[in-house]
Amino acid sequence: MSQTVGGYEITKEVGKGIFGTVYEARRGQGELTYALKKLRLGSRDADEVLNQLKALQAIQKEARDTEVPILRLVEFLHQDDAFWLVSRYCDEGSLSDFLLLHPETDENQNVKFMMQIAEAVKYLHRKDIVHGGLTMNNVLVCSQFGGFVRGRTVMKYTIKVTDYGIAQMSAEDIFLHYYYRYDTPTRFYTAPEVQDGIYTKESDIFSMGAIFVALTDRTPLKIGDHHSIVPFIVPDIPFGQALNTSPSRIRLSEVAMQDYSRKDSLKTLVMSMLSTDPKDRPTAEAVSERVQAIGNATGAMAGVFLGIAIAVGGALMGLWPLFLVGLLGGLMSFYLLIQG
Ligand SMILES: Nc1ncnc2c1ncn2[C@@H]1O[C@H](COP(=O)(O)OP(=O)(O)OP(=O)(O)O)[C@@H](O)[C@H]1O
Repeated sequence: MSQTVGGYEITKEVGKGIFGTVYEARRGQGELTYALKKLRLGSRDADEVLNQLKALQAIQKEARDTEVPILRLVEFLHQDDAFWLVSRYCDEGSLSDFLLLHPETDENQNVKFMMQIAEAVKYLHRKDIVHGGLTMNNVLVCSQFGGFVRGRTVMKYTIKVTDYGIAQMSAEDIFLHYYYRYDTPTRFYTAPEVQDGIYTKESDIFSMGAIFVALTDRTPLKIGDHHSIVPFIVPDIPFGQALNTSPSRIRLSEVAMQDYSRKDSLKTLVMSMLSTDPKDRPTAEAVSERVQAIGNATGAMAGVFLGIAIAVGGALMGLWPLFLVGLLGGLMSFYLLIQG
């Protein structure tokens, strides 16, 4: 017999995290699919959680008008002594699942994902919300129809950062064990200072840097029954833990993002996000600005190559208007590139 919670019919269990269990659900005759997360709060006081959820909802209402890529609550339900968080169902699952299924994702797409993640963290920090558990698992991917190319359907992928502020809602016994558990990839994203019980906005920046490394390096690791993409140095030693024990011996720039030159602007940014001392890390606002600039430059570079290809094609075929379009497009992209 299927279970119904507040009018939502649960269709299947999607997975379990430390803070609760996620179910897929439907409501009425509608086509929409929802995700229902039943929170595991431990000994935490229900009234306190209720207040925190209301505060989160108020902030989300504001975010609705600004297209910030965070997953919003449709509503939350308090039933049978449990809190259920209702949100949109993201059909592609977590970013880690997505990358395992779509290994062909290109550098352009990587930078787009980075821009969206940085935008979400910038928004949360501006609202004084520390995420508290940023990993590839808390970044979900939603797909939507993106048009047709050569008769084939093309999907457009967008990111939704989820589970912000949830870690702080749980009881301390759950919270303290969260960051260094061996049965989830979380510890690979945990900042070094968290080992000393400190978690701040700067710790979120470290975790975001670790996500960026995982995105570029794509190292898969089997944890329990699941494969996950992790930012990885040598087998089984997470960045944060390694930096906490022997910061001077770890040269992250030599082991992470090896395909990027030492001076590459993306690599320089990510390495600063992974600084051992939280004070040396950039703010979310600065990360967002710099990733945006890198994205613009990547786009402009692609424009230069496309312009050259069109101009050469036009010249070879004697189609001079096409040559001119390619030449002008290429020059314009080049101008944007040197300006950026
Ligand atoms: N809105 C959603 N749409 C689709 N899948 C979701 C949604 N929210 C969570 N999931 C999936 O449900 C599973 C459990 O998620 P949950 O957030 O509870 O744990 P986690 O993030 O994997 O681990 P932890 O909470 O311990 O960090 C994950 O596989 C996640 O990708």
